[in-house]
Order: sequence, then structure tokens, then C-alpha cells
Amino acid sequence: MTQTPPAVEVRSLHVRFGEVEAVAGVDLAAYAGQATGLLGRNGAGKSTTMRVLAGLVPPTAGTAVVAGHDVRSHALAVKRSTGYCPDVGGLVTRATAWEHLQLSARMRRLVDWEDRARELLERFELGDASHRVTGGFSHGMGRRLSVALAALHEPEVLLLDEPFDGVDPIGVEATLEVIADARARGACVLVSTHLRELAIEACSDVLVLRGGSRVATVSASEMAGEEGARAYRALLD
Ligand SMILES: Nc1ncnc2c1ncn2[C@@H]1O[C@H](COP(=O)(O)OP(=O)(O)OP(=O)(O)O)[C@@H](O)[C@H]1O
Repeated sequence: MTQTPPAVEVRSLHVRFGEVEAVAGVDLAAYAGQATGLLGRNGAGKSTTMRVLAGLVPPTAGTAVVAGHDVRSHALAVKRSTGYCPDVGGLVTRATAWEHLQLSARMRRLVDWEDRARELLERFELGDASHRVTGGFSHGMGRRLSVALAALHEPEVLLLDEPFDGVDPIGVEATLEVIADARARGACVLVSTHLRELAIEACSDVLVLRGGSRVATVSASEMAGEEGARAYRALLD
């Protein structure tokens, strides 16, 4: 039986910022229709790995192929194929939520996007805030809008960096729905989070990073319960 090639394939990825080796040899394969979690302590290299996959940071060494495009040689194609929710920032304080969606739709030359944009805003309970500037948004509102923006164009690869951070239960539910919908239409989803329980709920597999390297890939179910929590804790240091 031929196995479907991974939608995201990373081999021996290294990213160096001056003296700091942020990513020191990560390998990962993530597939269409699945969600893969990235877990690990602060500074483990999760966000840097996500930035490489979004085509924003070039690898220092190693390869990363996203939706068939090499991130180093085809960064623009990678940006087109992905929807990326950054861990911080990414919103223009003086623009409204609706203007963010409008700009994203124009940049990606989307047609008939308004209904989907409205539906996403409603799902994240941002409908009433759609014409407010994001500079006045709470942290959780900003996170919810960032997930909606990443998902608007129904990308082949959805990259969510800390999407649950500081988000209330309704927002968490909406984010889980966005992930489930993306998987159902055959997208590949990567979720970086510190929240083990939500990683288990959202993802099929989980990669644990430590000091810029992958220390384990486990099925989400293996991370569940008290035993899973102990096993995860043991992988952290
Ligand atoms: N632009 C940068 N310049 C210098 N060092 C950086 C830069 N980006 C990340 N680093 C460093 O790389 C390492 C990995 O950071 P990264 O943000 O990828 O970790 P993380 O696992 O996402 O952490 P957290 O859980 O705290 O968000 C850290 O030591 C960080 O200080």
C-alpha cells in the first residue's frame, strides 16, 4: 500500500539566531486530515519551528517542505498554502477586525469570502466587535481573531501557535471546531500549545521538543490521564 506523502515534512531542521540555537535538529512529518501538536517548555523551539513552516524564518540547515513547497526556495508558495496564527502580534492596532479579514482576503485574491468571514466572527463571538479597532481588544479577543484570520482562506496547512493562550471556554470550543473542520476538509493542522489536555483533544499525534530538538513523538492518547501527564512531565527535563 502506498502511503500518502506528508503535507509537512521537516528533516534535521536547525535555526540559529547569532549565538542561540533555537532549533537543533527537528524532524517531523504531519499529514493531511490530521492535527499534530507541538509541546515543550518555554524556549523549546516550538514557535521558531512554526515560523519556519509559515515561510517567515529560513532554516539555517536542514529542510522543511510544506504542501509540496520547500520553505527556503519557495517561501511565497508556502505563505499561500498556509494559514498562520502567530504566538504574539500580527494584528494592526488601528485596524478593525473586519478590516483585517478584508485585507487578508484581498492579499489572497479571495472571492465571495464575506459570508465565511462573518461566520468565523460569529463563531468566535466577535460579531459585535467586528468594527472595533483591535488596539482595544482584550488578549483573548486578539487570539480568537488571529485564529479566524489564519482559517479564513481554508489553507492546506493550518499553523496555530498558542491558539488557546488566555482564551475563554467559548473561544477554546470555537478553536477546536476550526481545527476539526480543517481536518475534515483534508487540511493538515499543527498546533503549538502548553496545554496538554487541549493538545490531546485537538490532535492525533504530539511532538515533544526540548532544547530545540524533538525528544518524542507520541499518540495523543498516550498523553492522556495521570499516567500520560507523568510521562509528559518526564519528557520535559
Ligand atoms: N528572533 C530571535 N532572536 C534571538 N533568539 C531567538 C529569536 N527567536 C527565538 N529565539 C530563541 O530561540 C529559543 C526558542 O524560542 P521559541 O520562541 O522558538 O521557543 P518556544 O518553544 O516557542 O517557547 P515559548 O513556549 O516560551 O513560546 C529561545 O531561546 C529564544 O530565546
